[in-house]
Amino acid sequence: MSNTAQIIVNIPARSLDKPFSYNIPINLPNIQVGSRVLVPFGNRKVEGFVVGLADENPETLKPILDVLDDHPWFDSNMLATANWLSEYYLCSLGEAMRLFIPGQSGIRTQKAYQAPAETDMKRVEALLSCKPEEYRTTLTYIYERGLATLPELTKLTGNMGAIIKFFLQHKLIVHADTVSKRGKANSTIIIKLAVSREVAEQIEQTLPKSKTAQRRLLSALLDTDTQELTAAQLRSLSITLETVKRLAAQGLVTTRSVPVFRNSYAGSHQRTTEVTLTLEQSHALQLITPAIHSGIHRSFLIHGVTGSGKTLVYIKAVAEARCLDRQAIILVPEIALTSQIVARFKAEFGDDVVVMHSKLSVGERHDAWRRLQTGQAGIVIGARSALFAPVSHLGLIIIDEEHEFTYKQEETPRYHAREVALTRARLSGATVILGSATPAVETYYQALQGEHILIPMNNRVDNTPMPPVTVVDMRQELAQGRRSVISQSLQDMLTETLAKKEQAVILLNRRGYSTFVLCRECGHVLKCRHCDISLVYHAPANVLRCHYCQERHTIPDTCPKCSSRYIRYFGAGTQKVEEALTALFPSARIVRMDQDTTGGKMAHDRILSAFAAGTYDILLGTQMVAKGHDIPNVTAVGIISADTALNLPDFRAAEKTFALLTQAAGRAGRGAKAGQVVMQTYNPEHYAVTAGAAHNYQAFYQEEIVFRRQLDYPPFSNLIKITVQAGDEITVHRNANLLAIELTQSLTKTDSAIIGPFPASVNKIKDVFRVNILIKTQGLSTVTRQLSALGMASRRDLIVDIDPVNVL
Ligand SMILES: Nc1ncnc2c1ncn2[C@@H]1O[C@H](COP(=O)(O)OP(=O)(O)OP(=O)(O)O)[C@@H](O)[C@H]1O
Ligand SMILES: [Zn+2]
Repeated sequence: MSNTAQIIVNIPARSLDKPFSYNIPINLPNIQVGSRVLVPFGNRKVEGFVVGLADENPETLKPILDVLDDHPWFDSNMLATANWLSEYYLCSLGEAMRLFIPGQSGIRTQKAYQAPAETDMKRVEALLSCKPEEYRTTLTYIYERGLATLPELTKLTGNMGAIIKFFLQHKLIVHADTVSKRGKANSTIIIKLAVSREVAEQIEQTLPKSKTAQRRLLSALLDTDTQELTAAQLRSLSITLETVKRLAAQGLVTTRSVPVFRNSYAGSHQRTTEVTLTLEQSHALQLITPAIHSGIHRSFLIHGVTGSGKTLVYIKAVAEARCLDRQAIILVPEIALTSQIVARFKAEFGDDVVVMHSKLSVGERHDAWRRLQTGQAGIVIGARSALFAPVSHLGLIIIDEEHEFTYKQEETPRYHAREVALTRARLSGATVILGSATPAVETYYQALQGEHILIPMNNRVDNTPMPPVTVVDMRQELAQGRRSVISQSLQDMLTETLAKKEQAVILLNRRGYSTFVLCRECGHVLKCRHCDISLVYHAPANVLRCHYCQERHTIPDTCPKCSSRYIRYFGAGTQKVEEALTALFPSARIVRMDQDTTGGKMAHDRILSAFAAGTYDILLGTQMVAKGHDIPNVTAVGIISADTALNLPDFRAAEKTFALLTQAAGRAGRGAKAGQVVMQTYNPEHYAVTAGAAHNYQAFYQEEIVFRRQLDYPPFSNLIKITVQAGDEITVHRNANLLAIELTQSLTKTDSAIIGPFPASVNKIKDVFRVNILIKTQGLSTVTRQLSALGMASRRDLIVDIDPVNVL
C-alpha cells in the first residue's frame, strides 16, 4: 500500500502548478487517486486533490488531515479531462480541477484565533494599558473561550480589524482557522428490527407496562413489511430517538444513516403525450442511436433549421442513453433564456433531471452533483459549467445552439465547452450531439471534413413554411425623407399583426461598444485599406483606427464613396426605439428586455413567460429576444438594424450577424399561423444579410469560408490572444512591444504569424491598460508548449486566451 500522496492544492495561484507530497496516515486508509482531502499548507489548512500515490519517505512529510468524501470525487476520465484542459488552455492543473468542484472548493474556512502557547501576562497588561477598553474585552473573550471565530468577535465591536491586527502583531493571539466540509449531504436514520419477528413479538408482550414507548416502537416495526422505519415515520408516531437508543442497547434494533439530498427542482413527472416523429427526426435518430449503443465515441452535428424539432431528437437520444443506464449532460447557452427546453426535459424525465442553475446555493449544487455521482439522477441540464458534473457513466453530451459564444468562458481557465465536451466524451466513449440552425463556421467545416457526422434537418415540423423576409434598404427610406428608425414596411407589418391580435418581436442588436462610422446616403462604412475591417471611432483622440493593423485615419468631412455630408456615428438605443413604437402604437402593450430591464437573472424568464402568456403585444430588446423561444402566437419579427454586428472590427462579424438574423427570423410563424419578418439594413447586398433573409446557411457558408481561407482565419488556423496589462500606458506599450519581439524570435519555426500589438477594444479596465497581441498559427500545440516554456502562462501581467471568441 502506498504511504504518500501527490496532491494539488486548491489555491488559485498559478505559481503552485505542481503537486506536493504528503504522508498518508494509517487512520485514513481509503485515500485514492481522485480523493479530495484536507492538508496543512503553510500555516493554513486547505483542500487538496490527490493526483498520484507513491512509496516515499513519509517521515519527512506532513500528514494528510482528513478525507472530504467517502469515494474519490474525480474518476479517471474527469482527471484526464482536467489534465487535457490544463495543457490545451495553458492553465494550472489546480485551476482546471477546480472546475469540477461545485463552488470551486469543498471546504469552508472560517477565520479564528486563539491564545499563543505561552503568554506573559505582565507584557499583556503593559500593551493593553494604553489601549481603549474594547481591546481588553476582546482579548479576555478569546482567552476565556480558548478559541474565537471572526464573526463571533465582530459582534463584540465594530473596530475588530484594527484590534486583531494589533494582537497578531504583538503575538497576543495566533491564527487558528476552523475548517468544515462544505455541502455535506443531510442525512436521516433508518431503524431496523435486529431480531426475528417471533422474538420481537415475545419481547413486546413481556415488556413492563411502564415501557409504553418501547412497546409502541416494537409494534410499529412489526407492522411494517420490511421491519424498517424512517426518522420521519418515527416523528409522526411521536417516538423519540431516546427510545430507539434504549432498544438498540438491548440489541433489538439497529440504526443506519442514509444521505438525503435537497432537491430544489423536485416536481411532478408527467410524460408528454407521444408524438409521431417527423421523417427527419427519425432519420436523425437512426444515425445517433447505434452510436450511443456502441459505447464508442462519435460526434454528430444536427444542422436543423429553426423550428425543425431538434429538441425532440435530444429527448429521444437521452432516453436511449438512460435505457443503457448511461448518463447525459445537456448544455444550453444560458439557463435563464431556456426555461422551455428545461421544462420539456422535466416533463419527460421528472426527477431523473438535475438542473444546474446560478440561483442554486453551493449546498444545493453539491447535492445535485452528489445525486449524479451516486446514480440517483441521470441527466444534468445547465450552462457550460454543467460539463464538469461528476457523472461516472457518461453516455451522451448534447450542446444545443452550439454556435453561441457563451460556451466560451471569459475568465481563467478560458475553455470552450464544445472542445472540452468532445474531449470528455472521447475519454468516456460517449456520444456528442451538437445542434444548431446556424452552426459555427469551424464546426460546420469540421463536419464537412468528416470529424462530425452531419445530420441536416431542412424542414420545419408539419412542413410549416419558413417566414418570408422583407429586406428594407434604409438608404432609400432616407432618400424618401423618412428619418424614423421604424421603416414604413415595419410599421405596416406591426399594424397588421396587432389588428390580428398576434404578437411581434423587435430586435435591436445594439450590443457592442464604440460606434462605427457610416454614410447615411450610400450606406458606405469606413474600413481599413489593409484589413477589410471597419474602422473604430476613438473619441478622446477624435480619430478612426484599425484595430488590426493600427493605421490611423482622420475623419473625412464627406463620404469617400459618394461625397455626401451625411456621415454619422451609428447607434440608436432600445429606449429610443421604444419611444418611437409607443408614438406609433399608443395602445399596444410593449415590454422591453435588455440589460437595463433584466437586472435579476430570472427577470428574463419572467418577461418571456409573461410575453408567451399574451400579457404583451410587442417584445422589444437586444439579442436576448432573438433566441430559443417557441411561441406559437408570434407571427412577426422586426429587425431594426441588421448591420450593427456586421460593422464590428472582428473577423467573425459576418458570422455573428448571419446567426443573429437567422435566429431572430426563426422566431416567427412557428405554430399554425404564418409568420413574416422585416429586416432593416444599410447593407442589403451583404452576403450575411441576403443569406439571413433567405434562411440559407449554405449560401452564407460558401462565401464565408472563402474569406476565412484567403486570410488564414479559423478554421484554417488557430488564434491565440495574449493580453498585456499594466497600470500605465507607457509600460503597457513597452512590455507589449518587447513581448512581440520575443514571440517573433521564439516562434520563427512554428508556422505562425504575429499580429499587433494593438490596444484592446476596451483598452482600460479599472485603471489597468490592456494591449493585445494575436498569434495566428498552424501549429497550436507547439506554440502553446513554447509559451509555457517561456513562462507566459504564469506571468501575472498576461492573459493567454487560446481560441479566443473575442479577438478585440
Ligand atoms: N414530431 C413532432 N410532432 C409535432 N410537433 C413537434 C414534433 N417535433 C417537434 N414539435 C414541435 O415543433 C416546435 C419546434 O420544435 P423545437 O423547439 O424543438 O425546434 P428547434 O429545432 O429546437 O428550433 P430552434 O433552433 O429555433 O430552437 C415545438 O413546438 C415542438 O413541440
Ligand atoms: Zn488595418
